[in-house]
Amino acid sequence: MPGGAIAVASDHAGFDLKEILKRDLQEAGYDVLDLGTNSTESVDYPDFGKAVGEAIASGRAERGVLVCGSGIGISIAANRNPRVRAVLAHDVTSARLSREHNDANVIAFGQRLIGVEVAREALKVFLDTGWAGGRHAVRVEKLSKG
Ligand SMILES: O=C(CO)[C@H](O)[C@H](O)[C@H](O)COP(=O)(O)O
Repeated sequence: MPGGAIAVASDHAGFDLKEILKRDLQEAGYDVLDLGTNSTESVDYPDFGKAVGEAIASGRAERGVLVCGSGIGISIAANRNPRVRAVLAHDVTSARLSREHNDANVIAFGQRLIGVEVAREALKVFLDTGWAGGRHAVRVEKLSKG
């Protein structure tokens, strides 16, 4: 369980799921940094992926949660920050492996593609799973080098 803040953000197409996940995080006792959006009014997903990336890179947040319609655009946006390792997860196993093997620090979901209960469980597993290190360490280091 991360001790630092969790940054959450979405575009309009991910707003409803972002709000559900945010509430789960708050109820679980996490310090949640909501970087928007704040309604279903149309906005541009790159702005929100970038905001979470900057929160991770600056240390304001230890982990990030992103939601857009498919999860694709917003995860691409976050991954443009070299300090971010964002995973687009459609299932619990991907969420777990992204932590164990990739030390992912951001998880993204597609509200239009994933069931709410799968997303809730995947987020829980993402936050509760540690990095395995070992043979994965050199690979994650290579990711950081670009
Ligand atoms: O899924 C997305 C990007 O990968 C976004 O959430 C948008 O939903 C997608 O680009 C579609 O845009 P729309 O204006 O909601 O139709």
